[in-house]
Amino acid sequence: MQLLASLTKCSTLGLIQISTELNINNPLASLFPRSGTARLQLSSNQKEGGTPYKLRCQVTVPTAVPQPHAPSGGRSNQFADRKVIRLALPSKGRMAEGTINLLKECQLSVHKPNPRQYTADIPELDNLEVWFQRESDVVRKLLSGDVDLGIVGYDIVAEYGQDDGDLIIIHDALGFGECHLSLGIPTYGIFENVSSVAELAAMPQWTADHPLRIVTGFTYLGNRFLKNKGLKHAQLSTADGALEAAPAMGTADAILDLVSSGTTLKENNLKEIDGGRLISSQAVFVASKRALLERKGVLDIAHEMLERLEAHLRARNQFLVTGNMRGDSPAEIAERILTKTHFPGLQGPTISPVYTSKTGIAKVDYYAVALCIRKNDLYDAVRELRAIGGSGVLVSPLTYIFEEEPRRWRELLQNLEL
Ligand SMILES: Nc1ncnc2c1ncn2[C@@H]1O[C@H](COP(=O)(O)OP(=O)(O)OP(=O)(O)O)[C@@H](O)[C@H]1O
Ligand SMILES: O=P(O)(O)OC[C@H]1O[C@H](OP(=O)(O)OP(=O)(O)O)[C@H](O)[C@@H]1O
Ligand SMILES: [Mg+2]
Repeated sequence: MQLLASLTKCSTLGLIQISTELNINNPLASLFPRSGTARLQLSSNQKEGGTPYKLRCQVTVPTAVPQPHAPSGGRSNQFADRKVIRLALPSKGRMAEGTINLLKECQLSVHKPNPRQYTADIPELDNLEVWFQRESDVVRKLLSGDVDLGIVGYDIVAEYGQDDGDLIIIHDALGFGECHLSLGIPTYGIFENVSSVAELAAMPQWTADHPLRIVTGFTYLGNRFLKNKGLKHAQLSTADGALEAAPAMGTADAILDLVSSGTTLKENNLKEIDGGRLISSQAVFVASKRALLERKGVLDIAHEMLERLEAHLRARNQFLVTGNMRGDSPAEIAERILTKTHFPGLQGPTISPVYTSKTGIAKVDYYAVALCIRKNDLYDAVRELRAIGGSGVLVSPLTYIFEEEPRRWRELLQNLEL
């Protein structure tokens, strides 16, 4: 980054708007927030009755730095002074409940003394504060250095993070909040036979004077989409909710919004078209790269949370199935399972002897077999086990499956060049 400043006379002290990646070696860096508004104190001239000065800054901004949604707080001093680690979670909406539930299932219950309080803690994790924030603010505060870790929808990371290299997604599939961001156009009128973005772009109706009007809450992703798809005569407007009403109301021609079941689109006579899907989204675990590298303890907490999340999400769709099976040896039972069923277990079936003693002498006629079975496959697995002599089948839920080091942890270390 380059920061050039010069002083010129003007009538009032002004506010300057800055949005830039500050070079922390630059002595001017501490004067300015990473982005936002900075007030300049040039009071001595005013006291002497002189004309105040305005600082004119010429700032070269790297393209990856977020501008429209840029955070307003500085990060340099506060970042270094803070010792406690901060995790930001959604304060409301459908992601809030899903986040709390998932953490609870991982034995990371969030302890919130009262519902209107925005801070909480997770007793299992030392030196960690939980802060409840609107989702967009979770991302903004990661970027400004006010929080270190967060759980939010990927759509919000993409829109408000705007490809900032400081955001690292540690777990990209937490298994709730699944939806996609898509263009929706009417099923009727001039759009009736339009079934792709290419056809939409080629419609003669859109001109510089009468562009295709699209309403959205995702302007960053929306503008990138328009550019990528060559939708030259199109213009975005914003609204906070109920976007699907806009075409029928006549306030927009199309919408760019989240779709999950597709019911809202359908009920409002709108449709998706080929090439009109921007991103798929679900809840993600995200961190500030700088916090992971520079704040003591953040990487350890991220590691523990990731291990628990990975192990729990892996276990969530599986049952532990055990059954007894008559046989001559563990190898013979293993062969029966491996050749005659579709359920080999994680690495292979676990087989242990069952000792019976009718005559006072321990004897092995049966073996206990333990298998992890996908929930959807349960009944097929029970049938197959019975068919090869299994009996007394017990089914229990699984909380965790800890494998060797999680793949995502290795990827994170690689990403951090550690
Ligand atoms: N229909 C949906 N199904 C599943 N997840 C969704 C759906 N709509 C949104 N999401 C996910 O949930 C997040 C929050 O959406 P939500 O609707 O709760 O908040 P909001 O739209 O910001 O607020 P509100 O709807 O209360 O005005 C989205 O950013 C997205 O990740
Ligand atoms: O495909 P579906 O399952 O129908 O879900 C999609 C709808 O859900 C969200 O709206 P939300 O319920 O949050 O209302 P909002 O528009 O007021 O935010 C989203 O903005 C869509 O309108
Ligand atoms: Mg909503």
